[in-house]
Amino acid sequence: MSNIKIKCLSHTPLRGLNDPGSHVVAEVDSVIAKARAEVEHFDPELIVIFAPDHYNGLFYDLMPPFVIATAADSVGDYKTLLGALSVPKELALEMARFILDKDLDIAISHRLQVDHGCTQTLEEMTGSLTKYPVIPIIINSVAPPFGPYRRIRKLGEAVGQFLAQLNKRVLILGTGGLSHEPPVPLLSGAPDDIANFLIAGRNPTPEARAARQARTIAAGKIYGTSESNLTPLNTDWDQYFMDLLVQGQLDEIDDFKIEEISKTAGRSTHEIRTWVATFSALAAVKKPYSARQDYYRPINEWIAGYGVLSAE
Ligand SMILES: O=C(O)CCC(=O)/C=C/C=C(\O)C(=O)O
Ligand SMILES: [Fe+2]
Repeated sequence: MSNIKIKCLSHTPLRGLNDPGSHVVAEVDSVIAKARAEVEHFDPELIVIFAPDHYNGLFYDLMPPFVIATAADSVGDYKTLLGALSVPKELALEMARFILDKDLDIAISHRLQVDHGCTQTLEEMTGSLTKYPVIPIIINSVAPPFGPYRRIRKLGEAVGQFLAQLNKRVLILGTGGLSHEPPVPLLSGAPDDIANFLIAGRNPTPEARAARQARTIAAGKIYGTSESNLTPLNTDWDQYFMDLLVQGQLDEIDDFKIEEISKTAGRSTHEIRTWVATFSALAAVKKPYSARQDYYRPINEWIAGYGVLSAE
């Protein structure tokens, strides 16, 4: 039987680009340092990371609900490291076969580009893209339409069942959320240039990437004020959701209403799908699990309801 520990963390493109006050940065730094020390002590033999993509690796020319990578390269956006992750190819393929055998249609990529939505948390938890073998599983959380939350639970359960039989120390990471709405464009109603980008905008020029980054920084400067037309953070919703996970009430997530969450907590709140998969994987192996909330703070400068949960 494997020994499985999990951590779910928010991420933000604006770390180091539009920081809150230094006491908040120091507080988050210390939460992350503690989490990283726990990871080092656990010394995982394998990491599985459930992550979103923000139109860097996955586009509407072929947008899978879930994809497992047997090889992955970081695009190095928003101050993250550039380069290859250490993905154990055969094990990733075995996991994909196992998931397919559970009647879940997961896509496979033998060369996936991943962005800060995957690598920021990996770097924060391990200091590197390559320190431990890592299997990235990207869950579409940004490009509607989305499948129901109950499918994410099933995906997580299948991954948990696969990991249980490996007899390894496994760390599962979920990254993204909580409530937030950064300026990620929508395909519906988009002008041609934006639509073309969302459909097939891989490998943008440095100028195009810089323009995207500048737009996000500008949005962060006014987020949560009356000048911003983006859905603001919702601390009540964040706490409600984290409590469900910590208390093991995962059944309630099956009924989550996608449109309602977008309206009340922001369109990118659906990155919590990665947390749902992570906790579902653990619950498939250990019930009841033991979970705790390590941190929460709404941080407008980072466009993030910023939370950290751990469980085992
Ligand atoms: O860079 C872009 O084109 C759009 C902005 C973007 O990708 C923002 C990402 C934001 C997050 O990762 C987030 O807030 O979770
Ligand atoms: Fe994100």
